Amino acid sequence: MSETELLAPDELERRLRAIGDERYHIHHPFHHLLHGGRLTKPQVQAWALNRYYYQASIPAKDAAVLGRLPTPELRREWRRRIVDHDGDGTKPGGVERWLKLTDGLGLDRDYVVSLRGLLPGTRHAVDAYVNFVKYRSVLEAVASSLTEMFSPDIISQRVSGMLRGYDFVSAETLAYFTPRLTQAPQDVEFALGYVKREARTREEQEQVMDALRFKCDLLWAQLDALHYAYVEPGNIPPGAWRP
Ligand SMILES: O=C(O)c1cc(C(=O)O)c2c(n1)C(=O)C(=O)c1cc(C(=O)O)[nH]c1-2
Repeated sequence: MSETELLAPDELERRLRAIGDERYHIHHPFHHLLHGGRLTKPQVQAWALNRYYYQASIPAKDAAVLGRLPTPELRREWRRRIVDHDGDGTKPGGVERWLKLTDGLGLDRDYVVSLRGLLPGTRHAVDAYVNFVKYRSVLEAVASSLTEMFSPDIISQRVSGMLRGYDFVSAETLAYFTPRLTQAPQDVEFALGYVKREARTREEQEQVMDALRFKCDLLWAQLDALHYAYVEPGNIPPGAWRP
C-alpha cells in the first residue's frame, strides 16, 4: 500500500495499537523497576511527586481541547474528562486522589502542590503536552489522548506489582487507579471513534499516528528524567527534590 492511500478505519486502529506496542511507557526500565518492587521508597516518592504535575495538568489540557471543540455534543463528551480529574465538589477527582497517594507515601502536600521539587524533564515534557493540544489541529489534540488505549494494562500491572513489592504501599494509597480502569476505556471509545471518522485523508491519518508517537515520547521522556536523576547515574538536577 502506498504512503498516500487512505487507510481503512480499522487499519488505522491497528497501526495505532502497533505504535503503543512499540513505544508505550509500559516498556520503560523505570516502570519495570517500579512494578517489580525493585525501587527504594525515596525512588517511589520521586515518581509520585513528579507524576503529580502530569495529573494536575491533565484537566488544563482538557480545558484547552474543550475550548476548541465546535459542537455541544463534542464539548459535553470532553467536559466529563475535566470532572473526572477535578471532581464535582461532592466527590474527589483524580488530582485530589493523586494527592492521597503522595500523602500515603509520606510527602508533604504543600510541597508537592508547590511544584518546587519537579525535575526539569518532567516540567518540559508535561508543558509540551498542554501546548501541543493548544497549537495543533483538534484532530491531533484528540489523537494525543489515545495513549489511554494502553493505560488499563499498565495500571493493572502497577497496582498488583506495587502491592506485592512494597510494604509502604497499601490498596488505599493506590486508590487513584481504580476509577481509571473504567474512565480510560470510556475516553478511548470516544477519541478512537472520532479519529477513525474524522481523519479523512491519508495525511490526516499520518498526523493522528504522529500525535500518538509524540505522546508516547513525552511519557517516555518523563521516565528517562526520573531514571537519570534517581536511579542511575543518580544525577539530581539543582533545585529538584532530594530524598
Ligand atoms: O498510569 C499511567 O501510566 C497513565 C497513563 C496515561 C496516559 O497513557 O497518558 C494516563 C493516565 N495514567 C491517567 O491516569 C490519566 O488520567 C490520563 C489522562 C490522559 C490523557 O492523555 O488525557 N492520559 C492519562
